[in-house]
Amino acid sequence: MLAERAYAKINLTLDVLGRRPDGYHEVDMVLQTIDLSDLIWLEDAPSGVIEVSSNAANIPTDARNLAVAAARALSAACGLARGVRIRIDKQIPVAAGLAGGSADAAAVLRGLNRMWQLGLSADELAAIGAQVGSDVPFCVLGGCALATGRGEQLRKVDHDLRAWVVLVRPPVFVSTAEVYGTLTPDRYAPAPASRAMIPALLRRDFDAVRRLSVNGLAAATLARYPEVRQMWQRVEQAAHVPVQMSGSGPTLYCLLPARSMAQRLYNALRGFAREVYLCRFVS
Ligand SMILES: C[C@](O)(CO)[C@H](O)COP(=O)(O)OP(=O)(O)OC[C@H]1O[C@@H](n2ccc(N)nc2=O)[C@H](O)[C@@H]1O
Ligand SMILES: Nc1ncnc2c1ncn2[C@@H]1O[C@H](COP(=O)(O)OP(=O)(O)OP(=O)(O)O)[C@@H](O)[C@H]1O
Repeated sequence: MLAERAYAKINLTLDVLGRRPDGYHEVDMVLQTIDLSDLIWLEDAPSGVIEVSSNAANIPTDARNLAVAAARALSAACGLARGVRIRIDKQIPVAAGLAGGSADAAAVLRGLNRMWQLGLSADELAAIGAQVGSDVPFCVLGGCALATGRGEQLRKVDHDLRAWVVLVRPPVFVSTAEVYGTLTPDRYAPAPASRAMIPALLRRDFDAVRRLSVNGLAAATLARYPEVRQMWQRVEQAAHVPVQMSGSGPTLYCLLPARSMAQRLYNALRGFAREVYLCRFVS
């Protein structure tokens, strides 16, 4: 039996540059790991079958589960046909823009690489992860990175800015495919915000990082889900600091420079939102 942590991410930036012939969108985004995580347990299954179970009732327990898809992709890439029992202790909210499923998939890749003694490098695992989902390669590497292409091309951003993150998850489930599907060319960014965001991270300029955070999917999500728009306004009024959305949403976040400030905001938001989380950057 082996355990592996699966960390969530937030998008510090997300710029959509255009639509590709393969139906995906060309993106430019700065992704940051945060210390909100699922715990993945892996155990050999003599049956030879890949099985998954979870404390969360709202995720699939068949081949549609990204953890199963990852185990299958890894087996196929290595020409193996081994079984594994995967248990997902879920803490990351589902369909929330925090890459929960992708994080689980990445943890399965890292964990099975150890358990099956495959000796694959992180880059090799990330390439297999790209077959499972666009966010999986980043989740394999973790930390902070610039992600381009459809999100699978990564360049590490080695910063040591410490920041606290207060997350609020409005009570709706958002489909990533649907949000990308409603994007119109007027939402495409002429120049990616990562160009200014990365230097700001490297010089540990907290105020600039917070000011520069953007999300090119936010307008599409807000237009489609009025609950998210409403929550955004309420959080803005309570926080007195900029609010941003992660991924395709609906999770909103505020960045704070100190734990005491983050704790105060967390307490305030708990007054009107059911799902609030207090976390920090993980490097
Ligand atoms: C919104 C983000 O989470 C931001 O980090 C990612 O861009 C989405 O990553 P993901 O959920 O791993 O996405 P995938 O599972 O690869 O794709 C789901 C669907 O989103 C759309 N999609 C995704 C990524 C991308 N660069 N362009 C897209 O248009 C496609 O319709 C795709 O069918
Ligand atoms: N292991 C998993 N954990 C969570 N959701 C999963 C998992 N496997 C499959 N799914 C399905 O994937 C969909 C997206 O869930 P997920 O939590 O990964 O969304 P997300 O955080 O918005 O992802 P992303 O930020 O990568 O777009 C849900 O409909 C869910 O049923």
